[in-house]
Amino acid sequence: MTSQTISNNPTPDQIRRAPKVLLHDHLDGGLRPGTIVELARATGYTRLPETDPGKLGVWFREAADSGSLERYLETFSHTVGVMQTREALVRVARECAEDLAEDGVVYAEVRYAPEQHLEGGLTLEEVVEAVNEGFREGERLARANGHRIRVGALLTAMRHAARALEIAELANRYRDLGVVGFDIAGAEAGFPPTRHLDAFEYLKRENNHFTIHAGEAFGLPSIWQALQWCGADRLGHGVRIIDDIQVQADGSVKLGRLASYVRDKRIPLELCPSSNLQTGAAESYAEHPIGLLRRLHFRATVNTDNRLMSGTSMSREFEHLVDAFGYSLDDMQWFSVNAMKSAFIPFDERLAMINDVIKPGYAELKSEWLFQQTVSTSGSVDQEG
Ligand SMILES: O=c1[nH]cnc2c1ncn2[C@H]1C[C@H](O)[C@@H](CO)O1
Ligand SMILES: [Zn+2]
Repeated sequence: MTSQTISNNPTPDQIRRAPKVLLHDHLDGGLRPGTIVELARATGYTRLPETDPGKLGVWFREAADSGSLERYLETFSHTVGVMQTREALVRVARECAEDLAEDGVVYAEVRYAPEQHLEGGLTLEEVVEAVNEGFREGERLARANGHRIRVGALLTAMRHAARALEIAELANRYRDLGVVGFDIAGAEAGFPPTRHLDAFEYLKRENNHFTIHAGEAFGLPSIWQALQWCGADRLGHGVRIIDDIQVQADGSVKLGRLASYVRDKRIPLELCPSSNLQTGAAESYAEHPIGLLRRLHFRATVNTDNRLMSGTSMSREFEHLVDAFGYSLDDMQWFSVNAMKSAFIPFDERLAMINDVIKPGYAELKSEWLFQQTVSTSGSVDQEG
């Protein structure tokens, strides 16, 4: 007799092969340490804290492990520092697409702030074109290696600066040319999203899409502003929505008005578990609000935020969640479909990704057990009676 005795939890290898969708990943937070060292040498950047790639990778993880978003963000001076030339941007973007594809990501929206890459004399347009070129090269190389991936860019404006409208206009100009939307990032406390209302209103008039980092280092007021004043399509993190959800002693759950709105309107939450542990937004994977948010059927998605600073990947994020919550391939599919539904590309493309790439990918993985030869079929059956 054959039965499904195999554990319901996916193995690390299955997690890696499962089609994954990534909505929240920073280009300047995902460089390979070896690339940083080489680019520093090539561009004359002398401020790296370590020049051995292994040690540099550890340095980023430890420095980002600070418990504060502000100190976490300080580590970006070194990655941004080596991303000031066209060649560097093309390379970093190409490697980003290749690394994500290698990890089983089939669709990614990768963000960066063009205004941070002008120190070498590039224009905003040259920055965007270099990154787009890198993504296209990375997609081609990935395909040559047997991986299919599509990467769209999100242009980020820094919330402490005053260039949001200009960057929103840039995002609009490069729409359908590799840029799929807009974002604001940077320190949250003291820099509410309403500072950049003009940019959001402009994008809405243009029927364009945007997400806002909100509810990461600052709580409900930031989420409320992002949604009700700025009109964000998605929330970058949004993890602090948990502050508006009460779990009673008997296990029943009560949602406040804002949490209800977020769930009822299917507002996508770009959750980034490892990053939250480092900035102090969550205590442990097991205590991360994603467990409850998934149970309550919020539009929750799983993301990396900064692969370098967190020493992570999409697969690793899922490995942590499988360990913490016992997630199955069905849960992984649920998160992946949620993310694909929430992407900023056209509806027909999202649907085709879900029906023709994601679901068949999970179906194949889920049916593997049927073909595993765990029982010997070569012996004879005892005949009785
Ligand atoms: O998790 C984050 N919260 C707020 N800002 C962030 C986070 N991760 C990266 N950033 C900032 C630093 C980068 O230089 C910038 C653009 O990617 O976005
Ligand atoms: Zn982020």
